[in-house]
Amino acid sequence: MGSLRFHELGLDDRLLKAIADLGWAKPTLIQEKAIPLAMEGKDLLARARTGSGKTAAYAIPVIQSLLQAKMSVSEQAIRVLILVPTKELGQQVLQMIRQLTVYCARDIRVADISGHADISAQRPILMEKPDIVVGTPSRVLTHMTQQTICVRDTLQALVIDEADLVFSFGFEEDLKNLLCQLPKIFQSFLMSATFNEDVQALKELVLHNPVTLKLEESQLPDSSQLTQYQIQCEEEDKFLLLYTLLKLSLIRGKTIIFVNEVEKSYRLKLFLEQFSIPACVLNSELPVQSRCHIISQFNQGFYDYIIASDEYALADPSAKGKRPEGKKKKGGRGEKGQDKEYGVSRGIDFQNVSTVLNFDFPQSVDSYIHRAGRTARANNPGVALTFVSHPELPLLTKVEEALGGGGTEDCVLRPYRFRMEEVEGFRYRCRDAMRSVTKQAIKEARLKEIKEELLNSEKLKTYFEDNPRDFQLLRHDKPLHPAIVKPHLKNVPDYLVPPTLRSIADLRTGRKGRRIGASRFHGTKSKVRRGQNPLHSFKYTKSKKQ
Ligand SMILES: Nc1ncnc2c1ncn2[C@@H]1O[C@H](COP(=O)(O)OP(=O)(O)OP(=O)(O)O)[C@@H](O)[C@H]1O
Repeated sequence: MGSLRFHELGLDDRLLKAIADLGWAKPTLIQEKAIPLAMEGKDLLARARTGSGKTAAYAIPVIQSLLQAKMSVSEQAIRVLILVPTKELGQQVLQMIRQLTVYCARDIRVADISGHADISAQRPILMEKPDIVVGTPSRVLTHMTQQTICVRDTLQALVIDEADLVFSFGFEEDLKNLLCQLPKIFQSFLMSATFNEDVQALKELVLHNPVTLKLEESQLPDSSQLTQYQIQCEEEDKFLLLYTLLKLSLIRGKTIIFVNEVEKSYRLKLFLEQFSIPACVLNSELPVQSRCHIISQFNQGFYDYIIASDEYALADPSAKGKRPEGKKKKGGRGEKGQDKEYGVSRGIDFQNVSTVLNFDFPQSVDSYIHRAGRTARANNPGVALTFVSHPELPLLTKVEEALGGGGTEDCVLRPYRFRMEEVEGFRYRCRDAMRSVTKQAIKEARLKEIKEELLNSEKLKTYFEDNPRDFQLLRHDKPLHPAIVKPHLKNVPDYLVPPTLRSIADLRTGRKGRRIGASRFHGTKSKVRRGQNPLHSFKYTKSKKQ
């Protein structure tokens, strides 16, 4: 956190009131540094770690300068463009700006054009000339080509959020073409959690004599806020571990389970649903309305578990070309119907996530950082727990080196050990459950889910706007293969619970009944405080296996 207070930054009262409503006591460090410089009209290149409040660091000065401009010009025009790499992020930026402009909504209008499939449906929105337009570069460019966006005489500011990503994946050409449509003078902001060649290239393309804010802080929050663990195990053991951690409540609160492939997300969902553990999948095949609805419901506390796949390993330079760009079909969909403008490990503000669990090891250091950054956001605590199979060990070494650890004494990702042999009793039921998750079952579940979500997303577009009560009832974590759900596996028999875990597990049994009733199905927020997290209080014991 910074040392200044918001009211010391010379902001409009309406903005200050909105910030107070958000409950923000002070600017974060990046906000404290960026807002005054931006208000002086400087171009900014800002790097600050994930979850440090970069969105408001540009949104607040942008809104402030619009409010000032509006005092002297009354003509409505698009004055700010915010470019984002994914549709999810577009929605989120829109929401943040709406929250910040809640007391000046009549003066400042904002529209997000990244999420809607239908370009023609956006024309009327753009005809209104919202002051701020949020969109992906390709969508903004399409509108520029069709002259539904023309900012040559009006643009005051250009923001590129998650700048490295905007430049790296197929947006480069779009961006260059887009820049040709802009006036000579405007203020620019490049925001990124990571600095790489792409950000450098973008800096040269967009910024004029910028101030570079590269906060001298680690890329992730320190260990007092974010605790990082790893468990080394065989691939098959990952399922057993996941079962144990969830069923015995060694993990509590909202959890994002990351995998590397869409197929795996369904494998895990089907595995868990046999034990009556409901979870939502989140992947690039789902329609954007469903994706945004899942994230929003998760943030409201409807679900405890999301299984997310970040199959494009977005921030990995070596993954360039893996995205199905160039092969895209109408509507920006890739070869297998995957959305090129999808992203969950980058920029999305999943709120109050207590644990990020890397079931598959992320494919790059940046990817690790961005996944881990979905927890311990703002000032909240969090845990990142990573399963590491033998072939994934070299990646672990890379992450350790990049995050400044080294050697076993001093590792950043502390080993989370327990006696694997103690949970052997669960192996049989896990194997049994894994056997039911055949390739065919996964294929069917995947198809079923997409069909259902396409229907949902049609409804999400119109029906639910008129029927908000039904909107709340729409859930995305229903079993996909009820035939394989095994009711007798719902409970864990006492004799199978390892003695060393019994006290924690007992705790879980008592609380969980209440929690299922209260939290999961009635949508209350489940937030776990540090002291209550068994991952922290759990004592290491020497594992024979490791
Ligand atoms: N001054 C503040 N005080 C408290 N919370 C804040 C403050 N500013 C922002 N936040 C909250 O911090 C969270 C993270 O903010 P934001 O999404 O802007 O982070 P970010 O730096 O853009 O992260 P990422 O790099 O992952 O996109 C949000 O929930 C936001 O509401």
